[in-house]
Amino acid sequence: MSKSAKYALSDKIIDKVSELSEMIGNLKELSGERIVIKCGGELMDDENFLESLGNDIAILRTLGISVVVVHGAGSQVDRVLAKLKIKNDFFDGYRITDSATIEVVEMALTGLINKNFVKYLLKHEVNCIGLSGKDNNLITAKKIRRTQKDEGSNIERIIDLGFIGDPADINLEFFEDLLDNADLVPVISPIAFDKSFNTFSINADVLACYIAENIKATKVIIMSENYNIKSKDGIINGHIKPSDVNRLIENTTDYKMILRLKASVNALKNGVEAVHIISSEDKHSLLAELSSLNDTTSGIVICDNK
Ligand SMILES: Nc1ncnc2c1ncn2[C@@H]1O[C@H](COP(=O)(O)OP(=O)(O)O)[C@@H](O)[C@H]1O
Ligand SMILES: CC(=O)N[C@@H](CCC(=O)OP(=O)(O)O)C(=O)O
Repeated sequence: MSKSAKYALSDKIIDKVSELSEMIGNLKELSGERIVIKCGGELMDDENFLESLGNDIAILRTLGISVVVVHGAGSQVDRVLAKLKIKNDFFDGYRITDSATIEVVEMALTGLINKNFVKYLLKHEVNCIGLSGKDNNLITAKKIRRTQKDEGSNIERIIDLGFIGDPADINLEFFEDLLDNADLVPVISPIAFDKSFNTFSINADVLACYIAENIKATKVIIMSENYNIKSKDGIINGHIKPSDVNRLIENTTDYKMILRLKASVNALKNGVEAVHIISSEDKHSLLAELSSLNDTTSGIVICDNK
């Protein structure tokens, strides 16, 4: 029987449907798994990005993939501090955060950015909850201690970063409840109390990796405009083995990338299968990355088995 021109599907449609079917098949390999998505602060002002991400997360949820989001707010904090004429410096990729600065950081992260992110998930009918590490002791922070040796001297100086912490504890029971019983997408602002109820800010990449290790996530996806390693040997991207990361760290001066890489290697050591540091520029970049089964990447994939 020949194809009737009136009713047969065009080759273009058939090709599209075949591709869609293959992509859904690939994504379904993650069904029942958990992934942690970290979005940098710079993306939090970009409505097109948030719409596209909301849509992509909704699709992942319909395929039975559990999602946790951790977001930053670096550029929003920069803006508010500039408006308030509060000066601040960076050290080793961290913002030196005094008591006036931590108030701005918490307001931007937990007040503004967190709830705006929730809006874009709700618009795409994703059941979600916006929290900071403070809520129900989701995360407990511990002050970071840094020292520095001056050139030609063996004396170590203590560098006080202020209210900057590392994650030290997690309320895993509550996390499991949110994911498995309430079936929600937790959207987490990287602010937490320490044991004495002082407020601390945690680097969002570090927190995303810490959460992933603890909830036994398969992947961490770090979405950023900074998704290449600018090293002495040029610009590096593609697949990288964890054993090659130390050399790359030595060859770059981008402190935020160094923090990102160190946190990623740690996550892999603790059971996460792959960390993807990907471009946020193209529409649906999250789905594109996840549906290609680690074969192609818009940025960097750190994993052992490639
Ligand atoms: N020297 C520095 N060290 C660490 N962070 C910095 C430094 N200079 C600027 N920043 C912060 O880093 C942000 C950009 O970091 P980047 O890795 O590109 O993005 P993101 O973490 O948002 O994905 C800026 O908005 C600023 O808040
Ligand atoms: C501790 C620390 O670095 N806090 C960041 C905010 C959280 C974060 O990591 O935001 P980005 O991902 O947007 O950089 C800051 O003060 O800028």
